[in-house]
Amino acid sequence: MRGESSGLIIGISIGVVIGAASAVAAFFCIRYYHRQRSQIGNSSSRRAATIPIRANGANSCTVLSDSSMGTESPKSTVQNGLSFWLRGIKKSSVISASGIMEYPYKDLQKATCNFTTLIGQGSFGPVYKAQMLTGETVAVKVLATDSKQGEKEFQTEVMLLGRLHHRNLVNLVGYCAEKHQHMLIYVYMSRGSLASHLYNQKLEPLNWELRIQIALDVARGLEYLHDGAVPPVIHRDIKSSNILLDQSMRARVADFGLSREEMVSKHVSNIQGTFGYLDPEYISTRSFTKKSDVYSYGVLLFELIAGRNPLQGLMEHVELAAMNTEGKDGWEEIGDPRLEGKFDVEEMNEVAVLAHKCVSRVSRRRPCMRDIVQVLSKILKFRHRQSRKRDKEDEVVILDMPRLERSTSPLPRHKRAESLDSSNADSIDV
Ligand SMILES: Nc1ncnc2c1ncn2[C@@H]1O[C@H](COP(=O)(O)OP(=O)(O)OP(=O)(O)O)[C@@H](O)[C@H]1O
Repeated sequence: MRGESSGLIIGISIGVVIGAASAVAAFFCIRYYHRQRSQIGNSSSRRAATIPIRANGANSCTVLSDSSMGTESPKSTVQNGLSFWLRGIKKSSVISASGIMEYPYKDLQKATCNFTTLIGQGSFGPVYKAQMLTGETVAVKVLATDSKQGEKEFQTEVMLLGRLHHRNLVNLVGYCAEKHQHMLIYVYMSRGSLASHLYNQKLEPLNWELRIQIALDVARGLEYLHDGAVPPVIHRDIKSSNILLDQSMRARVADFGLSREEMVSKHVSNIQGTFGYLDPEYISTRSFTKKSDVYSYGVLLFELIAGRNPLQGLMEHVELAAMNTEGKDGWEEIGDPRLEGKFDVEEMNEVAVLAHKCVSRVSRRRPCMRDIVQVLSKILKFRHRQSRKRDKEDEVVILDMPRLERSTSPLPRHKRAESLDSSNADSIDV
């Protein structure tokens, strides 16, 4: 009997121990499972965190030198961009390590109607308009197949480009590397290039204010590349055909950060860039600096002022004018005839003086993009302040109008009497 009861006690004890051990094991199993799940869930955000879309620790879209913001907030630019692309992800599309979407060749083939929707042809190859399944429109740049760039270099380039996001850059949103083809997919800029607006007589001429706004947009894009991107990016080919305009005529810099083989003349070896925009110091020293971009930007500013192409003697024209103006007043004589004299002479002189500094032969004397942004945003702010003041003055005149119109007002007689009475409140009986 004794033996029986001690056996029972031992049995119960073993049962309790096994039960407790299983409960503890089950608890840890459940915890482990939940942890794993949450880690899987977080992996996409961790991947997002590794996407180097940052600039000096700040959001990459941070406006660097002044606080004037457009309607598009920097944060929303990235987030909207990302969510827009995530919405468009087909099962077959892949987000690469850089956070840039990799598209299958056949999707792009379909979106470009078998590569028949040509927008233009650049030195890198043809550019097509593509209608994605999401309904969004993008531009697909097919890089020339004879490019010496290998697969690894292309991936590196995509990764580098994927880091650069700014509202004044034509941002890269995807790529394709299939069938020995390399393609880059960009935000579509519906109003085309600045060059077309300056030189295509079929398009309406750009007014003066729009030209300053475009100059500022471009300056901000370049300022980001020079001072915001880590590591900094030198564009190397700033020109009016590389400035693209969106639906609301805001400008963005295109073609940045692409590795370039020889792009200019067959006669000058190893020179990259476009004649007419090339920094003379770069030609003599063969070393390209941020200030070489500033030189090209100065030429672009003169293009906006004069509406003349650098390949059609723009800088000769500028040099002649510089002799007369002694670098100060009188620049209006080179003003674009398509402006029909509708510009503020003082503003044009300010912009031209700035442009003249940018094209200084000695790179040290050229301003940096940050200073340029500040000068232009000051001009634009002053302009807006003036036009608000004018609007207010106009409002006052309009408010005064009823008094002038009283005798001719179509109001019924008794109403007019009422309003006249109320103006003389002392005489009203309460
Ligand atoms: N994102 C885009 N949206 C709309 N049009 C574009 C876009 N990217 C390029 N284009 C158009 O495609 C054409 C070719 O552009 P691309 O940048 O390849 O060459 P380019 O700048 O004209 O010349 P280059 O390559 O010699 O600098 C241009 O007319 C340009 O306006």
